[in-house]
Amino acid sequence: MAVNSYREDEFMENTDKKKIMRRLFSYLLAYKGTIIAVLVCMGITVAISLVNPLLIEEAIDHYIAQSDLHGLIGLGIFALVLNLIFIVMVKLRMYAMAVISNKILLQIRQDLYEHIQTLSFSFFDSRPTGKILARIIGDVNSLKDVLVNVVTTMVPEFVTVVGVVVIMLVKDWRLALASLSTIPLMIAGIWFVQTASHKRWQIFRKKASNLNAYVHEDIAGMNVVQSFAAEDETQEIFEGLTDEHQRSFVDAVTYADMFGPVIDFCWGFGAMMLYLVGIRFLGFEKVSVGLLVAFGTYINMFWNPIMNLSNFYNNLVTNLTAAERIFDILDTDADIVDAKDVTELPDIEGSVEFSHVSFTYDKGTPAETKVLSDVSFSVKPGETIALVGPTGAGKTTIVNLISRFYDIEDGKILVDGYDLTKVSIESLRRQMGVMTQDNFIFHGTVRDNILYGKLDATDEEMIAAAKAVNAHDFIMKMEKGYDTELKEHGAGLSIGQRQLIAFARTMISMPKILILDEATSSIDTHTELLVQQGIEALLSGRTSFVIAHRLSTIQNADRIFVIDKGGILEQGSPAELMEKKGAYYKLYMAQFAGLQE
Ligand SMILES: Nc1ncnc2c1ncn2[C@@H]1O[C@H](COP(=O)(O)OP(=O)(O)OP(=O)(O)O)[C@@H](O)[C@H]1O
Repeated sequence: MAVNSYREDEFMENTDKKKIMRRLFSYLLAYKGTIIAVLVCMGITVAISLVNPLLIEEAIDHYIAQSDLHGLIGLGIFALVLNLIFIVMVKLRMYAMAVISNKILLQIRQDLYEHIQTLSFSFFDSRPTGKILARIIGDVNSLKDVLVNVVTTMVPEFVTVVGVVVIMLVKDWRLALASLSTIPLMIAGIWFVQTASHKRWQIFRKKASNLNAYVHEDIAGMNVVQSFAAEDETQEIFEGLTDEHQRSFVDAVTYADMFGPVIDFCWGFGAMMLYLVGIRFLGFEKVSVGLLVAFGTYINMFWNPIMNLSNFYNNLVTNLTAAERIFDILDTDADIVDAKDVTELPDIEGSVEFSHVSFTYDKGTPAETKVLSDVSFSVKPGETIALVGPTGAGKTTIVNLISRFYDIEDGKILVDGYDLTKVSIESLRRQMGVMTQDNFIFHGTVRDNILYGKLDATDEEMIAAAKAVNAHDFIMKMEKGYDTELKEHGAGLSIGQRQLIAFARTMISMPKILILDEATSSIDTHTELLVQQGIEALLSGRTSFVIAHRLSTIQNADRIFVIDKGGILEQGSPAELMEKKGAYYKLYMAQFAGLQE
């Protein structure tokens, strides 16, 4: 069951913000050299901007006053060169930071993608695709400014603040303390604002994620929406979600915008304290006007960077929630992993054994409601087993367990005598072919789609596989044959054609064990025949489990398992089961004769 739908906010553990920041900024360490170069560029630009007023002063007081045109031109050229250097340094710094931040975003996105690929079915069962996309795309993007600003704002502004404080203390510690007396107030104010706004930004990101999940689901299911004329209902849900999204944004911004006023207040109050202490308590005889004026300038030099730092901090708090959501996924352990002492499953013959297997999707479910309860069976290499039974009986669950997409609660599953938990997942799945009902077609050519089954296959192998499953002829009739571009989900292909391409993809991988969840949709008789022959080609010579919805397709099966009530109700060859006149016979009669005995 989906724990998170677009209707529910994602659950997130409380995180340690400092840890998140350290982890995020540790990505910058890989670019230490470039960052030092960026800081040098910034140092040069700051120095040039400090020199500029001096040059103007020199030009006016010295060269213009003495009508020294040559000197003035020389100074002008010097100023021009300096400012050209300034422009180059700024451009270099921006370019370097853009490159670094993009590389880091790419790295984080790759880490996320790689990790998500290792996660088990239960992870994907528990959250809508749109929410996963929101983290890989939206959340990662919002880290860009934070990464850039930590270098271009935090480091230099912090250095400036420390420098100014040192100068102020050296000049006059009493005036310095008076000027900076509002710092505790500022820290308290910022702590309050950031705590409140961080919580609200978290809510905002969850609402954005819900909206994303809904839009993704709605677009994917647009044909259902339109065929049931449900546009008004979906529009209403969409508007509800955008409304929540917008309200959560306004709420978060309301708090975030309090950063500025807090600093402004402390700035103004600090200046007042300076003049109060300087003029009233120390008196003119102890403090010169020049020192007081200089402190007035220092106060600005102190609070300006503090304002920039607080803007950076505000930006950090806003986007820290994005980093939290990214690390939350990176820290999600895959449920299905190789144990430490696993061995490689050697080339198998294809026998499969279930020994007292019990399984449930929600751990801790009582025995009587388990999806599978104490199931045992044994399948010989090359056998074709058809699984039939009412909907929700557990047919798909059984085949998913053979591929170890979920771990069982009790019992053992053995392939060629090897316990599945004792062999590497990769060596098991490499020897299995799984064909689900949707026959997923990727955007790309027919060739790309078939070679997905074996990336290094030759053209001859590809054509042989396509011929074996009856796909070659229809592919050759397509505009560019194997190089024809297919659209996402195989739009533009018939269901039968999609199946045939998926068959070829499985055929080329030459699996020892084949799982075929037979599509229920009906296809035209000609394609149906091709598909039937394709299935037969696929099944021959390998152990196969076919989830059959149309009983006509499994008359050649070696054995049929009727699955119901958490186990195998009856099993035997099609003829034996018909003779037995049990559950299978009833299903068969219901499907073919519309009769139920
Ligand atoms: N990912 C899942 N999370 C939780 N419960 C699930 C999940 N998949 C299936 N179930 C439940 O497990 C039971 C068995 O489902 P399963 O898909 O194996 O049935 P099935 O026999 O293949 O049905 P159908 O013929 O309709 O495909 C059902 O009650 C179903 O609701």
